[in-house]
Amino acid sequence: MVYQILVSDPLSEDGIQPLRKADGVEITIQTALTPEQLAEKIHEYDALLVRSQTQVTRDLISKATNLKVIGRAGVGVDNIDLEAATEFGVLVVNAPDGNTNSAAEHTMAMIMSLARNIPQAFHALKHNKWDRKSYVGVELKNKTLGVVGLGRIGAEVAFRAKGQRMNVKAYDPFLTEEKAKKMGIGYGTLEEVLQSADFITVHTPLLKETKHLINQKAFEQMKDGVQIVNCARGGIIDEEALYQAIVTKKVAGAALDVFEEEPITDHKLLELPEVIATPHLGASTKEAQENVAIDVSKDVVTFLTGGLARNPVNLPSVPKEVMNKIEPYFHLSEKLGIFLTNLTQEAMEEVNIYYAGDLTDVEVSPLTRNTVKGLLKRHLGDHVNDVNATYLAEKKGITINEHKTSSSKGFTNLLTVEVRTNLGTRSVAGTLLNGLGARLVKVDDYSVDVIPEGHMVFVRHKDQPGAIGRVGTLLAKELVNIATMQVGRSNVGGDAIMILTVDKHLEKEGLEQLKQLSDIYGVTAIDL
Ligand SMILES: NC(=O)c1ccc[n+]([C@@H]2O[C@H](COP(=O)([O-])OP(=O)(O)OC[C@H]3O[C@@H](n4cnc5c(N)ncnc54)[C@H](O)[C@@H]3O)[C@@H](O)[C@H]2O)c1
Ligand SMILES: O=C(O)CC[C@@H](O)C(=O)O
Repeated sequence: MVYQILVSDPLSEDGIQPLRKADGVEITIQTALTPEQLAEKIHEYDALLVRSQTQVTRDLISKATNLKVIGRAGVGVDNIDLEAATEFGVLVVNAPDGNTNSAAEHTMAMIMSLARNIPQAFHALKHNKWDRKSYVGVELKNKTLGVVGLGRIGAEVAFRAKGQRMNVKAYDPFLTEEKAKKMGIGYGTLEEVLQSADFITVHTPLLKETKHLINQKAFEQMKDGVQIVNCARGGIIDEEALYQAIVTKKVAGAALDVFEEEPITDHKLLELPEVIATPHLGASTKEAQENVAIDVSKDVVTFLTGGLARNPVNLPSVPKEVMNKIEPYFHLSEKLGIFLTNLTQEAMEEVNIYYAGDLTDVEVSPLTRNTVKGLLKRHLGDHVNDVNATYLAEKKGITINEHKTSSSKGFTNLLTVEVRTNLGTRSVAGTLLNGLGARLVKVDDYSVDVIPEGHMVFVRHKDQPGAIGRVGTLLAKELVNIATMQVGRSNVGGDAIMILTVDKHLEKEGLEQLKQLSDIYGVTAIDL
């Protein structure tokens, strides 16, 4: 059998050597196909290799009847419809490490260019203007760099900025004060980082949670004259809000490598003299392109020839016999993870997963990975899967413990997930009721009975007459229909919780208003 591999974006020739050398594969390189041409011939291929240009849509995947694996030579997989790939049984692999260094170096180049107006001054000189007055810059030394997202690239940028004698202050949902101390950097909430920084650089993935993370409200929190850098993904910064912040002189300059829509040449931000930009060049070095192409080529060949991929993005790899026994619990375990991560605002330090009842007789490690996936997805996005979840958690310094226990509290099976942070422990428990499906049966010390599904609102409140009514009235005003409601309390007049399932997602404004009601201690919207 000869596997057919299509390379549809420009990849480093040295990098694709593992493909050229492999037995039983044939490569076609066609980097100028229109989407229509690609859709027409995709059924001929077993593997597709892309960078960020090719849009691997649901429509394309549905036509790819022979496709087994998609290789993304780079980190971000936002040009690939992961859900469709999973649905059609196509493995997606990426190369998460190969371009970290280049992206960090590009970010530093952007910060320095911004500080010293290098692109603007060069442009003037090219147009025969010897202008020294207009391009007085600022030093980086002793300035504060705010790093939003301290993953692979953010951490490398922080390290380099320290070399420039900058003070670095970072925010990342997985960053603890202890870890920041070890790295020799400051630690703060997003608001604290935004308030204290002279330069702000974002390094998060683009997720539902990070879309427009830097918006008008965020700009208002920043120092006057702040400078902004985005070498991560367009859309993390709200471009319209950035434009207004520059025009009103709140922001003194911005360096952008990425845009909400790409490719783009005609953009009002590009007309502002305070904005410098590059056309998504963060990973465009000889070294990075070679690294990512090698990594992804090796993974594609390994997978096509029956091996296990090193960097799978979407598919679980669980032996069939094990899968048959535990499959019914998969839905429950991931939902418990998602529910709990929404209750946990601080960095997780330890996760304990307790299996009781029938669950003590089965191999539960796939369920542990699936629960951890639920816990991490909110902040790490769709590249967390059942294969890499525990590995990613460990890399974030989170200890995962799996326990089998005899204490099933009267249920035939019970799965309890407990997260420890520096503020204490939060936990949820769920069970699979025979014939009735999954149930959430405990949140912290409160017993409940809720189907873990759909949109929810979790409220912590004081057990007082009227508290429930006020919540109901406000949701009605927001046109959010309540489907079910569960109340739990510690003692009469003491602390209590409400779990409401609602017909649509509760938007930020509604959430804020709920928080203002009397006797309400906290409100979280959870989408399962
Ligand atoms: N410009 C380029 O060419 C280029 C090259 C490589 C990577 N990238 C992009 O850079 C970004 C970072 O890549 P990476 O390899 O460092 O990823 P990573 O997964 O290692 O790090 C991302 C970090 O963001 C954090 N995060 C998630 N939500 C957050 C939030 N709301 N606030 C603060 N932090 C949050 C995560 O906890 C994680 O630590 C990605 O968007 C990637 O696609 C761009
Ligand atoms: O392919 C590229 O050059 C962009 C890659 C980069 O954005 C990534 O997410 O890895």
